[in-house]
Amino acid sequence: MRSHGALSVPRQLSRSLRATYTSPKPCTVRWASTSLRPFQTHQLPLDRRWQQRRGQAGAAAAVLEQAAAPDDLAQETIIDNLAPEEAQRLSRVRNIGIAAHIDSGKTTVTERILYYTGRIKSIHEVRGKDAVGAKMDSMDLEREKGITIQSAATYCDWIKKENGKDEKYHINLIDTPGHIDFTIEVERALRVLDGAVMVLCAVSGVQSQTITVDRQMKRYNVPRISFVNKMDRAGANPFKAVDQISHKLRVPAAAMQVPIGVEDQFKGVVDLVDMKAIYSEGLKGETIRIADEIPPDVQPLAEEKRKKLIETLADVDDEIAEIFLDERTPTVEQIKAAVRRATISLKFTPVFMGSALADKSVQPMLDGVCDYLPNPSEVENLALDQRRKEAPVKLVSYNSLPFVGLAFKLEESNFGQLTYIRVYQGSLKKGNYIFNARTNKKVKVPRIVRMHSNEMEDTPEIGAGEICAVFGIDCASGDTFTDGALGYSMTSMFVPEPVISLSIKPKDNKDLPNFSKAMARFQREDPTFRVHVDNESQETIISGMGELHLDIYVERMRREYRVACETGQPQVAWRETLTEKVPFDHTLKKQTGGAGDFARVVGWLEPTGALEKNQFENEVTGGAISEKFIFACDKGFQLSCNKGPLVGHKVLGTRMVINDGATHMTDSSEMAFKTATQQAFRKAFGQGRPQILEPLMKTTITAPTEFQGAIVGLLNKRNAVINDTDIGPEDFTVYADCSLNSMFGFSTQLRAATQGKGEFGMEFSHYSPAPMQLQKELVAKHEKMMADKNKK
Ligand SMILES: Nc1nc2c(ncn2[C@@H]2O[C@H](COP(=O)(O)OP(=O)(O)OP(=O)(O)O)[C@@H](O)[C@H]2O)c(=O)[nH]1
Repeated sequence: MRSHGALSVPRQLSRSLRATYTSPKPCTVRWASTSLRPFQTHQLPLDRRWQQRRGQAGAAAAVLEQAAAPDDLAQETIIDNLAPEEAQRLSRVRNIGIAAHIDSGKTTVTERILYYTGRIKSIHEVRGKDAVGAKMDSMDLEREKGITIQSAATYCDWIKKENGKDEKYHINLIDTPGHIDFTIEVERALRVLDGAVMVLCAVSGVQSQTITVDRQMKRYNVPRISFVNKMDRAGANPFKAVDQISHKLRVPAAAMQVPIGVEDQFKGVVDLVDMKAIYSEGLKGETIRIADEIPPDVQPLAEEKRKKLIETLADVDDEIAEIFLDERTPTVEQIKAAVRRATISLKFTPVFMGSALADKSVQPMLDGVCDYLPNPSEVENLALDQRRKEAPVKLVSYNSLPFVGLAFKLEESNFGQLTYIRVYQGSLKKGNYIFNARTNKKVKVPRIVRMHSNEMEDTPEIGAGEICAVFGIDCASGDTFTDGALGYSMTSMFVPEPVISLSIKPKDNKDLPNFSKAMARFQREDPTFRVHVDNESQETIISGMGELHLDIYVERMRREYRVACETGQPQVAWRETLTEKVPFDHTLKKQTGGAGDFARVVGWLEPTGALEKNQFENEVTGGAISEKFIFACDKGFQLSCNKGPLVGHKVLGTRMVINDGATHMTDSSEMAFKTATQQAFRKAFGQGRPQILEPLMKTTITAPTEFQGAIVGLLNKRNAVINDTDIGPEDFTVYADCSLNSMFGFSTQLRAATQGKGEFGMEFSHYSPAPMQLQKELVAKHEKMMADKNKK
């Protein structure tokens, strides 16, 4: 739950542009207002502990009280009035993520950032000849495959020249994977970061996975700057990328620079705000030379693109709009301020360009991070106050306020569980006690570290607005921690449902203990990786986001736990549901000498209306079934939903209501009610016109325009629903809903149909009824399997 303050109310010049830009949520918060009520006029009910705290830290408590006030005091005013030193500290902090399509160069860019900020002493390439690998790809598997699997956190200090002075910015940075199968890593990073650098390839521009990353950034309202990488490649065209960001992603964008030289002659850039040439020199591009003189052959392009930058800003920013209408030229300061305002309020993305591999023009992008991405106090983060009916409260990144943090990622290390925490308010100190808002448990913080990829550096304290990792805390990913006095909790991140599963077992039974240990660890670390044992086949089934996701875990099991595994064929995670309401009146009665079994359950089974969580409702009046037995009925219902009657997959969108029943004095038991409910469920479900559902995937395919016919043909064969098509001068993009089941082997066929030039990305969208014929086949196959099993 967060949004960005709009610093001014935009008056758009271009209505059409505004209409096409679909920001996920409108900005809801306005910042600094001078007409705010003075502090003392707020009188909130305070609990006793709170009053004590107020006594100890009067000013800070008043701030929090203000922050929690329903009529919301603007944060900027708090900063102005109370703690200039806190405001100063925060203004120099940036929490950013690097996210992009596969292979666009995120890790290579991050390696340069670490080198130029002095965090690492030498540069190592992804799949480089020295076989060392990039710092942020610390896992052997990542280095071998040249892909990022886990997001990695680090921090560095960037010294930026401002008005002739050196200003130090502290940057917490997370490098995320590009492959959709590891999407949870991007989700949780974006949940806790204040801004992002979206990296694009100068040749390919916006690619299928860029569209997914864009969706994720919009989901968490994360402002971004864009970096067009690989300017050294043949066919590099940064302006195509700028155009595609505006049109395909519908985020108004403009180049902040133009290149000096192209492809292998690429030397540097012209900064369109200052109108100065920036050259990267030295062995590794570590020396930045700024020249007032722009090369004459670049001058006309620079002037044209500067005009375009101002025009685009005029469309999204009031102040520039006015200057533009008056036919005046905005000053450098006015342009910079407008870019910052528009970026932070999610109306614009400034586009930088360079080549990480060729060590060119990465530092100006780092300056852009400091200039245009928000500091922690400029992002509104909300928590829900449990003591006040979950009323939203603003968190203020002050060290002096009570602590609130979010555990966003868990990782097993040699020293125990490592919990990554974003501190939103207050500070986290080694040796202090903190409370888990979900479990209400108090835990001591034994050790705090700052992460530098797989290395860690101990620190006694972490301030508000920062990211750290903590040892020895037992919690789940997404848990909120507070100092105990505040009843706050924060919303967690979006966890997509796994869509693919396969059976797995160790080749050798002696490896079972290690196998179980690995499964437990992987599940704890990754909420999109699930494990369960199928009751009938007794097989262990793992589920995840795609074949690569599961393959990587099988491989990690072999490498990290020395367990070689056998796996079954990947299976789609089908779901079952019913479509009609069915009443039931079912009695379980068994008399086999001695105590018998008796339970009668009456009620109905019905669709919930949406394909959402299953629901159990107790409408029994007059005590026909006691509470204890109702609990057993609920359990029976949940068990039935875990394994549907049609093909043994999970049930979705089904409600069971029990409104009557009967109990026997001696023969009724919890077991009898549980079994009676399961039997009633099975019978009623079969009569409620049940259906098998299949996962539909939001699929994006990009390829050169000449292959459009071939790709549409491939999609038609798969009964895909084409939702939209974007045709550019050279390539086109198709947006379609495809059933996951029909997409097995698609990458090979796409490669064959497009001479290897097409690419696609998939993201789970929703469940939808599978074609009738397929449903029949699946049911027949399941029945045969059950019959074979019974024969044995
Ligand atoms: N020509 C050229 N190649 C580059 C540049 N930056 C990165 N590469 C190459 O592109 C490939 C992918 O780079 P990575 O940094 O691993 O990309 P990534 O986006 O982190 O990859 P994933 O995390 O696996 O999605 C590597 O072979 C890099 O050497 C660049 O500026 N120019």
